[in-house]
Amino acid sequence: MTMNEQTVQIGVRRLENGLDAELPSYSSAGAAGADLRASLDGPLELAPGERALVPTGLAVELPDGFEMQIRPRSGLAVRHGVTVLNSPGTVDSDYRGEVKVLLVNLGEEPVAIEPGDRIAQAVIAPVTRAVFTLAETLSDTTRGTGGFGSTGRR
Ligand SMILES: O=c1ccn([C@H]2C[C@H](O)[C@@H](COP(=O)(O)OP(=O)(O)OP(=O)(O)O)O2)c(=O)[nH]1
Ligand SMILES: [Mg+2]
Repeated sequence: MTMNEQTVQIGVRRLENGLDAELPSYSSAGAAGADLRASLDGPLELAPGERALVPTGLAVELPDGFEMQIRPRSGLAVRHGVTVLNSPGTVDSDYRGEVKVLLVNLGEEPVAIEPGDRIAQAVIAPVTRAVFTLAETLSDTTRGTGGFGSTGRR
């Protein structure tokens, strides 16, 4: 472990539909995301354009001040056009339900998700919460109200 590496401990519960489910796991020494696996009884076929909320069989207890982001795996995306529809999915620290992955098949062929397939990756990130306060005016800037490609125009 290097000096800057931080870890947090996250309790994971196996649910009834995930009694053999593997815990999320990092596939390399420096991986940012821990792979999440499909907890399924059999293959799940995703037709082109179809989406499915795929169970992981797991529930987690995130520490206060952290979230779990559910992100796509690039391999699935480049090979099959399968991605996470609501990417990055947000798992709140007070959520105790099953972690699920909303996959969508944006490819042109049906794709079969097999039990135990690594379908997404979970990145644990610190959360900054805001105190939103009503303001009459906002400070001036060079950008001002320009956005949505404004800096690319001449
Ligand atoms: O990809 C996801 C996204 C969400 N969730 C779970 C955990 C999260 O804490 C909860 C709510 O998610 P979100 O806030 O994105 O959904 P919402 O539509 O705002 O529902 P809610 O009203 O329950 O917050 O659903 C997942 O398991 N996977
Ligand atoms: Mg919400």
